Amino acid sequence: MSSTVPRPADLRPGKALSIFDPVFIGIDEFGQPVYLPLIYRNLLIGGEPGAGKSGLLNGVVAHAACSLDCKLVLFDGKQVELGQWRRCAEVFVGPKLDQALSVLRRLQIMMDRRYAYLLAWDRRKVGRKDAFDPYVVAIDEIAYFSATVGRKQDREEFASLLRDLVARGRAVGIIVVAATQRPSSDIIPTSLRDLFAWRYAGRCTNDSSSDIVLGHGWAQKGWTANTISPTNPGAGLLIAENGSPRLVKVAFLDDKTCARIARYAVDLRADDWNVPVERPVFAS
Ligand SMILES: Nc1ncnc2c1ncn2[C@@H]1O[C@H](COP(=O)(O)OP(=O)(O)OP(=O)(O)O)[C@@H](O)[C@H]1O
Repeated sequence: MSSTVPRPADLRPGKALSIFDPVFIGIDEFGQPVYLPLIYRNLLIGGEPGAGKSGLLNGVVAHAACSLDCKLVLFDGKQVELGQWRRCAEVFVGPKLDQALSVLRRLQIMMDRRYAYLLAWDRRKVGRKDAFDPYVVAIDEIAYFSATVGRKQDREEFASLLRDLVARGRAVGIIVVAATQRPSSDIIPTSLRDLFAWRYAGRCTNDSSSDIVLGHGWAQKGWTANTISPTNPGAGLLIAENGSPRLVKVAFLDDKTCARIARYAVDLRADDWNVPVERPVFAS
């Protein structure tokens, strides 16, 4: 049932977050909070099924959903991993490669126009006070769109549009957060991996999968997500470009908590309190 009744002030949600602020993702091995500055950066999340990738993805999307200075675009072939956030998103792409391609093409056009704007004003990147908002583009299971469904040429187009967005989107406020349970070189070629400033490897089945996410040679130096216990989901190695891996335990948002945060974010984003939202009617 929906409500068109203006909310009493004390029932209105509190403050929003900002995508320009670092995102809390969990704790390190000393128990210290770990924050990721995501603006002007991208995040790659890899690991075997059940490693806890969705936990990290949901945490980042939750922050973005509660950030009124940012828009959300969600790709989820399974639909249920990011589905709870669909009401906060500009676009929610389910298991449809043609829709995924059309959304990526539109993002590419927007990116080009933003660059034209920056050039016209002799600027290098967008800032907090720009009229156009940053976008968080979250993809759960890159491989679904780039290697599993549809025609080969469409999958290739998906991979090439994604690469372009990851390569050029940063300065114009397009942040790509992409997860895969298939950290192999066909899904994450080195040329794509190296464009992600942040990379997180949850438990991997072998050293080479871990290296595909973190970067070549880390397993040999003793940093491999293969050593993470299968009974410790949410633990993984996080690396920033030019940095060293760091063990992190990701904060876990269960389904109920995600649903509550998503409802809160929908309320935050409803700029007109008379706009119907899917909430129970308040007693007047
Ligand atoms: N940070 C965490 N702390 C505690 N438990 C966790 C954490 N992350 C995940 N889990 C547990 O592990 C389960 C699997 O996690 P999750 O669905 O995030 O894995 P995944 O890597 O996304 O799997 P898939 O690739 O199959 O989607 C969760 O349902 C939860 O029970």
